[in-house]
Amino acid sequence: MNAPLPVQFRPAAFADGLLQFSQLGYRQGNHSLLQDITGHIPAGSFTALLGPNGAGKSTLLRLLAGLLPPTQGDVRLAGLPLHKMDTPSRARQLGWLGQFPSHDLPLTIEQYVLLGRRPALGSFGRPNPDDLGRVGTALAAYDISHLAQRRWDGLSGGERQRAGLARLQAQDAPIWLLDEPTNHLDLKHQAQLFRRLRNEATHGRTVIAVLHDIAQAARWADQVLLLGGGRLLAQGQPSEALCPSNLRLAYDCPLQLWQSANGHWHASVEG
Ligand SMILES: Nc1ncnc2c1ncn2[C@@H]1O[C@H](COP(=O)(O)OP(=O)(O)OP(=O)(O)O)[C@@H](O)[C@H]1O
Repeated sequence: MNAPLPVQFRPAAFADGLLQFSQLGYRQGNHSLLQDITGHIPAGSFTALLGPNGAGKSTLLRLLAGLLPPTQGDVRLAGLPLHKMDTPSRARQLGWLGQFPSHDLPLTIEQYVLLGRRPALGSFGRPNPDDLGRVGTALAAYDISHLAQRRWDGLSGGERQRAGLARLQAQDAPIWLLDEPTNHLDLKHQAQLFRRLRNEATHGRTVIAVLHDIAQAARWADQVLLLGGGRLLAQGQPSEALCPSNLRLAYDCPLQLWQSANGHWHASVEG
């Protein structure tokens, strides 16, 4: 499903940065989680946020989604400060898939995926056939149509993750922010997801995902932001930003990233 994007978010109009952030920082009490993060996310691109555990990837993603207010600098969406947008406007532009899906929702999967239509419907709107059609398409896209009437709390981890992805798809926001979206997915569904994220970006969606798999990031993403210790160590095309020296700096281990004859990327830790 690739509905036309709002005119103002078409890739050509924001190739230099649909989301722009400058001198971004976030502190929690005396603890600085992120410092001096300056960069941009082009419209219609697939961006991977990479780095070791605790580097600040989820914190940065939450700042870019407007879920956390920066304590330094700002995030601009199409030139406007994100923190000045009200929640309903933000929800129409930014689709969010967090790392920890809720465990105890008293909903069927169909009802849960229909929550994705809430930003478009408003508080009192009732779903119309188009909304229900989008839900059906999203359930089918993630192979969970057969689970539509099952309760959320009776699903496996991978089934829940696919339901979360289906909700994001049904929401159909022009920007997707996903925190470790391959969590709990088997290899087939991981491969399907990467193809889908690539395809969405190719058709104009702006996709930002926190990933741990640097080989998959190198294969599918247009650009990476490599974080370490709360700082941005590199931003750019994967083949350049993920050079051996940057990888060693970020991960503090002898990490190898290479491309085989078929063009696929591979990663391993030596020794
Ligand atoms: N509410 C908080 N209060 C204090 N420290 C926090 C808080 N939330 C996160 N942190 C710390 O901030 C740092 C960055 O956390 P964050 O979740 O952004 O890292 P991450 O790169 O996404 O890590 P992971 O790969 O392990 O998910 C970590 O050291 C974490 O312990």
